[in-house]
Amino acid sequence: MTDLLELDGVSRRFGGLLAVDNVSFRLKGEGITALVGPNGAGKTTCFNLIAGALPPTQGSIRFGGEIISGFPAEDICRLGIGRTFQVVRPMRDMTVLENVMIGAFSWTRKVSEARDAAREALDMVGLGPKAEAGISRLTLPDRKMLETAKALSTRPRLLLLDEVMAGLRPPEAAAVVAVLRRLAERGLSILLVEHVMRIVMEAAEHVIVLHHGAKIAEGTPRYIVSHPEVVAGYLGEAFRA
Ligand SMILES: Nc1ncnc2c1ncn2[C@@H]1O[C@H](COP(=O)(O)OP(=O)(O)OP(=O)(O)O)[C@@H](O)[C@H]1O
Repeated sequence: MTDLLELDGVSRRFGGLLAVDNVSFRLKGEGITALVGPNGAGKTTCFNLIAGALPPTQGSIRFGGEIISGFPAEDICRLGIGRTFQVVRPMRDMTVLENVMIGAFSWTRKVSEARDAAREALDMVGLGPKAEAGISRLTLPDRKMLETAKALSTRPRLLLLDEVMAGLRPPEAAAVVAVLRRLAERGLSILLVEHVMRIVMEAAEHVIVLHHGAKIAEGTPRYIVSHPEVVAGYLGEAFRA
């Protein structure tokens, strides 16, 4: 079967800095994969390359077997890759529902369709009861789920989540993990950037480790933590925090 996502020798240079260095990996059609590594390892840049915010300097990215590297971000979104951003920036003068409708306008011009899709996305992340609320009434976990709902309303087959659990307390993070597991069970493939190994162990079936832009290890969470040289030598405290 064709892999959903395939990176083949992907690099991205910023001047003299090789932020992503010859990275190759594949994602299947469903399940949760974690992309981990210390600050500056190239995780967000990898997301930007997959989502089309940046073109790779070298290498190819395929989605559903078709080359997408170099495509504009809107086209990649329309093909089925949704993403969240590390910095949460909702439109403050719009309701929760209206914020999520923005994502749906990537595939429809009909307000009624966008509204239905936004409601569905909000229900999936447990924010349905707050659909009509203003943004200022949302807690931090709510805001994280709002970003996830915005990405879901674009109707992705692959969802890229950049640190959606950062800053959350353990029970709040556990609730987010439960939401993500439900989404994966519905057939979504999720690639998430996450720093806390405890969350990675709970959430992901597969882990990809980046260090200085390069992939240094890949496997089940159990495999990754059972290799102390990976955890201690490359990831250090940032990974264990
Ligand atoms: N637009 C850019 N221009 C120049 N350098 C950049 C740019 N974006 C990222 N970098 C650099 O590329 C490297 C990788 O950054 P990136 O944000 O991808 O790492 P990260 O693993 O997501 O880190 P963090 O965990 O801190 O978010 C860093 O050294 C960063 O300073």
